[in-house]
Amino acid sequence: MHRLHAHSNIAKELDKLIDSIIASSAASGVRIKVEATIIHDKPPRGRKNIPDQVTLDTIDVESLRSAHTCTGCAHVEELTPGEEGYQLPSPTNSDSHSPRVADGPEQHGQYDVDTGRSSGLSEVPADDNTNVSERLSTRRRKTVGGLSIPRISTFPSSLAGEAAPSEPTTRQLQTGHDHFRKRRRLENGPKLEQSTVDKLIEGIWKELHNPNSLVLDQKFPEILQDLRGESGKVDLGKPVDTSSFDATTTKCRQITEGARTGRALEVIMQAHWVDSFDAQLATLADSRIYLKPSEQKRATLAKACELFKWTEKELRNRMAIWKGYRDIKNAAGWSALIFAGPGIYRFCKYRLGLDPDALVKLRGLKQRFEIAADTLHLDWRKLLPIVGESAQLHWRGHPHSWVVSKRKDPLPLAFTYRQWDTNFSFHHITESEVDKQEWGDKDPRTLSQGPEFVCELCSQRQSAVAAQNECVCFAEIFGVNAQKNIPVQVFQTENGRNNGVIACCSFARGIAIGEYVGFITKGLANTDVMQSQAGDHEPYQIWQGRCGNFTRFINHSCEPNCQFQTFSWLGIQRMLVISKGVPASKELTVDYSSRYWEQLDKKCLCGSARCRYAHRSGETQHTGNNSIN
Ligand SMILES: C[S@@+](CC[C@H](N)C(=O)[O-])C[C@H]1O[C@@H](n2cnc3c(N)ncnc32)[C@H](O)[C@@H]1O
Repeated sequence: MHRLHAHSNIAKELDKLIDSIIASSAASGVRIKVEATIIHDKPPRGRKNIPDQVTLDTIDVESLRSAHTCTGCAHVEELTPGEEGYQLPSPTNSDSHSPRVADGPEQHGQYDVDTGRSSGLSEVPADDNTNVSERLSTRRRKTVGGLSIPRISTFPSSLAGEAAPSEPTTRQLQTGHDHFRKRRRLENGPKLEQSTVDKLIEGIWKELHNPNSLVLDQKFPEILQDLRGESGKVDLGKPVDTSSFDATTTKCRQITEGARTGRALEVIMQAHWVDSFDAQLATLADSRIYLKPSEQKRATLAKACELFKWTEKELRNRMAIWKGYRDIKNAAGWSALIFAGPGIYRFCKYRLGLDPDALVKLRGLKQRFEIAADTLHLDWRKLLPIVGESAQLHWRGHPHSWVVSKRKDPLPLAFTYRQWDTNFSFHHITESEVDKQEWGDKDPRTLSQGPEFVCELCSQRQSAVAAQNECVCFAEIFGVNAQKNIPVQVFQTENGRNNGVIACCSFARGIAIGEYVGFITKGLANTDVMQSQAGDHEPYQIWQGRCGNFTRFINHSCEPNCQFQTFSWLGIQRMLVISKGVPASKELTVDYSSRYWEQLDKKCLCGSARCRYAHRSGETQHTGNNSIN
């Protein structure tokens, strides 16, 4: 589909150019040379036969003057490779082979969970009322020497009748580029600079969502045993064998993981020591009342210097940093310290932005950090007994079984639906499940049976085996380097939309945030489903009422910061949520499409100044009817 759109866009631009030349009466003797330049993001591999620049054709505008008015000669058959006029496949967008969304300004219609306000309102909304088939049906023109546009034969029949939906209704979320207006890139637009505390917070979220950030089964004792040798003493004459690359890599990993956990222990211990120092001063104040506070402090410092074997200056310098750790711990909890990573040292050394506002911000994140830590790192609290805290987990289950909010304690997910469905349950899955009753053993998303799979975007080979996979499109969610834990949380909105999804970290434009997974079925009505179709196969629905992932909770905005897009991975069509540029702490939103809203008698509460459905008289409350009962 991407190729077809690229072709049709080029043809449209070319047509416009030809029209304007003819209209200006300048056609005489004017010819248009059509060239393509291949731009490589990376040094090209295995494309020796493809030149960097190709002249596609030369169009004699004069000869088009008469053809222009002749509608009867508008159709030619699709050309095959080798035939005259056949063109090289187009890349998916003008400057890259990577699967990026349409260019344009960033940060539209974003709901800030901290302020509870929507922001960023400068673009006209996508014209979803335009009949999709009209927009896609770029007819192939018989132009003398012009570009040939492949006929769009795989146009989904479910979309073709979009203008007149049949009963019973299904609120269908729509996918693909076609529903989103192409946007211009903001070359010199304002850039959002994160404050230092925001950088610290983003670092904590990243480490919390990194499955390897805390490894307690360290191999330190064995490594030390290696160094000690058999005699139990350091054996200087017998170096450890480092000749094997694999063994060295494993040892390096073990030491790196161990050191990371050691650093986490170091930071919590140092924060705890500051508390202990203050407690000691308080004890002295009670027991040695004859000493002035400054003398009590000096005595305590002297005692500490003796035990640490440091000078007072060294100790005071370190204490200044450790106090920062303690303040962060008091505001955001132990998990913030354990998952802060190395940035926390610099942050506290220079006291970068740890002002009252920053502390308020950190305080608001304490429970959210702990939910992520408890549900993603079952071992993390095992570090806490060293500072006198319990190792018991507090928040159990899936990270998205908890709904966070600004003003209240986190709530169990089911609790937030109790007013509509007292038996609400949700099964968190990572892969879609096919409804066997409807589809038998067939997966309606299948585009290719394999065994070889070629990416539709980059034309490189896709494979589940890392060494054989050449496709890096959306590598953040497909393939061996896929991110396991996506840094998002389900949160309670404050304006009647019930739950939504908040980005803990920023998501760059074009990044896949997640796959829209659910129950692959068909024939559902009067409920929310994602309607799609693989090639010209039978359409299918993805239903997330009782099972799915966080994408189930993404709300609609008329100026969304994400969009749906299909992508084929290993021959199966997937539905992705792609970022249009989402800053940390903003709500993720998509445009559900006009068709969806036409089926729903309800006000849109997206808060955008360009909202298409804000002025309806329909119900404003969340109905919770996005499930089958
Ligand atoms: C896929 S769910 C999204 C998650 C939902 N808010 C929840 O708590 O389950 C879609 C439903 O959310 C609500 N919703 C989403 N976006 C909305 C918006 N912009 N205005 C009003 N309601 C919205 C509607 O009730 C809609 O049927």
